[in-house]
Amino acid sequence: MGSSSCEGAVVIDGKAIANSIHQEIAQEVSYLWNNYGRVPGLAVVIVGDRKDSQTYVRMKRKACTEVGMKSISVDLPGDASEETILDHVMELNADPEVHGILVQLPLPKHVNEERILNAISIEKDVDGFHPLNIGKLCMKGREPLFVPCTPKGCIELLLRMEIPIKGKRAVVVGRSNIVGLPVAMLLNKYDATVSIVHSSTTDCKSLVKEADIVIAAAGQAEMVKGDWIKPGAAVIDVGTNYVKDPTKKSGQRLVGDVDFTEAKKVAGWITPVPGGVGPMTIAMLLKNTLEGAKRAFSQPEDSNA
Ligand SMILES: Nc1nc2c(c(=O)[nH]1)N[C@@H](CN(C=O)c1ccc(C(=O)N[C@@H](CCC(=O)O)C(=O)O)cc1)CN2
Repeated sequence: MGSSSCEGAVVIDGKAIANSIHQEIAQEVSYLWNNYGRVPGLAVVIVGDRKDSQTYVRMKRKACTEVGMKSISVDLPGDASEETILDHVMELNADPEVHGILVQLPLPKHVNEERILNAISIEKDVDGFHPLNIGKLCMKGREPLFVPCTPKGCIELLLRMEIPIKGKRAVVVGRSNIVGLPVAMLLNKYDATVSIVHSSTTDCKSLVKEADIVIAAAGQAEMVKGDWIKPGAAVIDVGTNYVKDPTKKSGQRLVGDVDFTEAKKVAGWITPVPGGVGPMTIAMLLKNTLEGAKRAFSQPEDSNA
């Protein structure tokens, strides 16, 4: 389970791996209900009606109820003020039935994203974007309460596929706050030797070609070509780019940041898009919420304990 290979690389089935994680989580939720009479609660806040964000939020809420967690929805209009969003975050911070708070990104342009993310209680920061959680991710010997979901999903795929990380050369393509930077920090915690390449890097190709592990998170459709890949490398594709495709009913098709057809011939392992890292993002969100709830349930001062 979790992979297939006809020719070339082993294709990592992120959807199957995510499904088995959902089952593991559902069992733990049921244990919590039977022993504590409580279930983890996840609040997902969305501001505006971006189609992609609506889709991701729907998927998160559905997954949350499917594993037996409580889903709390806050849907705000696109012109909601920063103060209104902050008021909702404060209310969720104080709610003992909420163990995880996620504000879907990106937020509308008039909202100061940093101010909103900083307001989320670090104990409920299931996205792991609070500066204290990110700061600890960057420090030796410090453990954040939560690790961002997509980076955590990338590592979980490597671990479950038994792909070695320690002592390996890893190259992260892209340096976003959501994926590139935290995944680089996480790989470093797992003792890989990590480089980050970005828009100002002069020769991305030759750096990527040295990597045993490639994490492609540049946000550019099929940017990483087959001849960039070292034979046998593990290629984890985080990209979600919609490209025009007149053969599809919708007129578009989802592709990653890696040229899958080419790279599959060279790599040792590769994730597809869709069906690779995307489903793991949601599985890790559930995992973070479960961890947050377990921490809360084990605290004597927790008002519902
Ligand atoms: N607050 C956050 N906002 C955003 C995050 C995040 O981690 N926290 N990440 C991204 C988008 N994202 C989750 O929100 C996300 C992206 C993709 C998928 C996914 O399962 N994709 C499927 C394909 C779905 C489709 O057909 O469109 C796949 O790859 O198989 C899940 C979550 C931005 N915002």
